[in-house]
Amino acid sequence: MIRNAVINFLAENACAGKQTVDPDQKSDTLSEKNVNTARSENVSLRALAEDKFPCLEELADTLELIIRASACRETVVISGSDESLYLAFGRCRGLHKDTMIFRSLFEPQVNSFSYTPGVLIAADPAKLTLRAEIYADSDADEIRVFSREKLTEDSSLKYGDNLEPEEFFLNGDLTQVPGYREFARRIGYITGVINSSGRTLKKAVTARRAVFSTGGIRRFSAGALKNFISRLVRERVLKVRDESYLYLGFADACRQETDMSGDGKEHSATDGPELFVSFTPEKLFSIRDGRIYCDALAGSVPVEQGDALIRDPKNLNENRIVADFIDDRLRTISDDVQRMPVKLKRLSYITHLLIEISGNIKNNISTEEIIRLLHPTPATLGYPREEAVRVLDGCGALLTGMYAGTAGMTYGGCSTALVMLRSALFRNGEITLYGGAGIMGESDPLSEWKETGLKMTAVLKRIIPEDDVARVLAKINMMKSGE
Ligand SMILES: C=C(O[C@H]1C=CC=C(C(=O)O)[C@@H]1O)C(=O)O
Repeated sequence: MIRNAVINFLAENACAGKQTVDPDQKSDTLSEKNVNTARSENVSLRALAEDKFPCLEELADTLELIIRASACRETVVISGSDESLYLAFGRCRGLHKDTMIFRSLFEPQVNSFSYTPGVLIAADPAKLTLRAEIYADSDADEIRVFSREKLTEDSSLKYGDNLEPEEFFLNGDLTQVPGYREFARRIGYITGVINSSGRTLKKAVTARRAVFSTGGIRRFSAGALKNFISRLVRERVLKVRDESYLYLGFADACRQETDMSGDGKEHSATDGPELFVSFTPEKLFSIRDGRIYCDALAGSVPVEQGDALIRDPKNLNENRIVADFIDDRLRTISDDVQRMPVKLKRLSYITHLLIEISGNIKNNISTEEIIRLLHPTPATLGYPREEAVRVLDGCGALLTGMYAGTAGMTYGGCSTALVMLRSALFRNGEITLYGGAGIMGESDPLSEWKETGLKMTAVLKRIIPEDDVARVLAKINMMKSGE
């Protein structure tokens, strides 16, 4: 029943409201005029739900079908840790008031770009409501794929040449970038600067990558990546609650303008489609009812040492730097900032320190301005920002790309912006895992290597079957022999 309701709804709405915007418009920013052409409607599926679980199953099936059948160039999925799931199909565009993706990493100057969906679906498994918005823009053709036939035709689900992620981890080669020796040198350089008198640097965040490759001969197919996305979405819907947020950004081969990897190379059609996925525990902020809620998440230990973290001076200090930064910045837009006491955030694979900070928002401040104000925090760049950039750049540790950038959506007066940690990039015949860590004056290279390995392992566990994880774990956590 849900499937039919969704398919009918999409089929009806996908044909509506097209081509009302000048296709020659070159502006990076969608004007109010464009935004006003959007149609939106709500469909309540609650009435259809006799029993919650069969209903979720059907919702999961339907979303899976839609993702697979969609011929859109880009698909984005964002899920809150407890309540919401957003799916967007369309293509990258200028800033839009309802839907945004911002990228920037380790750059004080925030580069942002946004996402204009052909169809935005916000499916709230708890409330079982589904909302679709159709934006009439010059790419509206892409949403025609949501025809009844396409969504019901089984043949649209068949793909050849699937390259499953598991193959990479089991049969592929692993390259660690950098290897342990270079990683340790960078950390020595950073701690040297922090500990030298007369320098203002308190903290800098560095990261490493584990790149799995099958020799680059085969590329991912759009079908394989869509299968993978739909599996994750299905698991997400059925689980309802999760300790992490989920972000999935898929781009088909024809997109040229973005660089999800941060290697400075634009994505080209010959690279094939690409997918960036993040299972992040950190939100930059969420906004509800005119109030902003931020997480100062920093300071980490393995789960078994979790209790001691709350008394550990190095980690408390690391977390305080992030909280003070957010607190200061929020005071410029809020006159009632409230800061909670530090507490433990226990995840299944790691324990962090967390300080929650909230405040009302003065009028007339856009979500983009708030992102520019807060991102990147010292949890993903360092403090002070400019000096962190200089020092990271000075030792070759400055990374750019989607990892540790921010992505989010604003929707119906609420916004959520996530920090793209615990992430993986599927691109050009390779899967790259990212793991980062905040470096303080007392940081030790070996424990930072292990911490970043732990974070990458957590991503791995989300994307391949449990049985395979152990076989590749040893590779990722390899120390000096991993070079
Ligand atoms: C930079 C990352 O984590 C940040 C968030 C939480 C704890 C962190 C830490 O303890 O170093 C990092 O600041 C990452 O996961 O790649």
